[in-house]
Amino acid sequence: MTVDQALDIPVGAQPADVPSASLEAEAAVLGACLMATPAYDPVVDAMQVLADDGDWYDGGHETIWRAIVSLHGRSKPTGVPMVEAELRRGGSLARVGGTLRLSQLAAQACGPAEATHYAEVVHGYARLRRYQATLVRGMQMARQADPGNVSEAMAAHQTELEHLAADTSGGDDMFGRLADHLDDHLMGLETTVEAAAVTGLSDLDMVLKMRPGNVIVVAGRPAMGKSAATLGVALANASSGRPTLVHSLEMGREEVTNRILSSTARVGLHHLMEGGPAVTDDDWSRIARRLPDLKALPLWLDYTPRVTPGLIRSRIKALIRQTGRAPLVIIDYIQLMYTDQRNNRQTTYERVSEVSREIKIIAEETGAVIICCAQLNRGSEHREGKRPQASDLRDSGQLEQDASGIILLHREDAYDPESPRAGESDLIVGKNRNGPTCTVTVAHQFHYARLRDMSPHTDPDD
Ligand SMILES: Nc1ncnc2c1ncn2[C@@H]1O[C@H](COP(=O)(O)OP(=O)(O)OP(=O)(O)O)[C@@H](O)[C@H]1O
Repeated sequence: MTVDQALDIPVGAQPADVPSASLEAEAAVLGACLMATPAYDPVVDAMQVLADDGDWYDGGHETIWRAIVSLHGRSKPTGVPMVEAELRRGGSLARVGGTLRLSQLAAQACGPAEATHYAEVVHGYARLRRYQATLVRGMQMARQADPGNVSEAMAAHQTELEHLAADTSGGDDMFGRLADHLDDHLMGLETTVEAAAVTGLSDLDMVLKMRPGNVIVVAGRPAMGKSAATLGVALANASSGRPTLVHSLEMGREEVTNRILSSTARVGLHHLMEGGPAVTDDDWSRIARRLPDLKALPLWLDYTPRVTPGLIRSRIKALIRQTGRAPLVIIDYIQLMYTDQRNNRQTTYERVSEVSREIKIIAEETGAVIICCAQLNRGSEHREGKRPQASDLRDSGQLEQDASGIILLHREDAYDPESPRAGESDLIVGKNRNGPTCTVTVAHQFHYARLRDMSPHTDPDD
């Protein structure tokens, strides 16, 4: 059985009539690079398409390509004599077939205008082989999957497929001259940019303009109000008609639903948690008044206990298919997430860092805004005034780096119930890529599981 050198998968496992490489196309591209002239340089064209390592089926071709790229990077010519000398220096000339092989490749060169086309053929086959390898791995995962958690195996496989599908090499519009996009950009400036998500807290919405692809971290010491704050954001955002998804890793369905009812209908949370006669007639009629609006909300809740980036990606994609819009996603809280690949040897720091990087990639890929709750370490408690800072983020400095915005929750009455500022919560905007850093003060009403603007509300029922 032969083995694909780039991917280490058994080629013999594929039907014989399905080619998994074109050695002719590989030779045509390399040959063109070996015949480059000062007037036409196919190396640049080929490099646009073949940015990935491992696109070459033939290992010798890969080695020759690396020598060409290395010479090109040093502004040296890439003709046969130079490439031969480069390979000899690296001790790999004999392994690729010697000078004779380089001359044969030069003789197979495609025309100058065809280098991009043949490079695309080489890259296309490489993608096809990666796709085949992913399916083989998917089958292995399916065989070993835990029947109690098939969704997890599916999400991991789906993540691999989506990484593969999001091919960023080649002639897409990720690369280009400033002038190519300037006119479109200026036309775009004539339209007011609508925030991708809203918090419902008016002063905060003024400073924190959430854009598609942003990751916002809402952090605080335990019981500061992270869940109350972010569930409030979810309700406000969904009430504005924007699809919203909450991953609640800490609270179950009952508690989250009670908090939603309490906060929207202004019914004491302790009444709902107790149930039975504790829920008064007045509570029931308040809930009944809010019910039609609540039922109409584009709000999805996920209580899956083992949440991974792969699961979040697949939920976002499903909501985009269903609603046509990238949702706001809330994760309560990030330190409880797992990575897609089970790795028991990973430290908490490594796990949270990896999850943070993945979340940022998912937000950018899908255009979703992702708000992550995060726990802070005890750093602030040794500080005068006990005010938290972004550097208190527990378990990962990566979170601080990846976030476009960081909101730190602080309230004086958590430390001093007699404080003159009892009932107030400070939302310290400690990092803000799209606006200023500042502190927004709101009122907390934890008996209704919510935060509110300090200014009076016009709705008498509110
Ligand atoms: N029924 C209730 N009545 C009044 N206050 C409550 C009630 N239930 C919870 N609280 C308070 O609400 C505050 C905020 O709780 P919340 O769960 O939003 O905080 P958190 O920062 O997410 O906490 P954690 O990090 O522990 O999950 C806490 O101080 C909690 O004691």
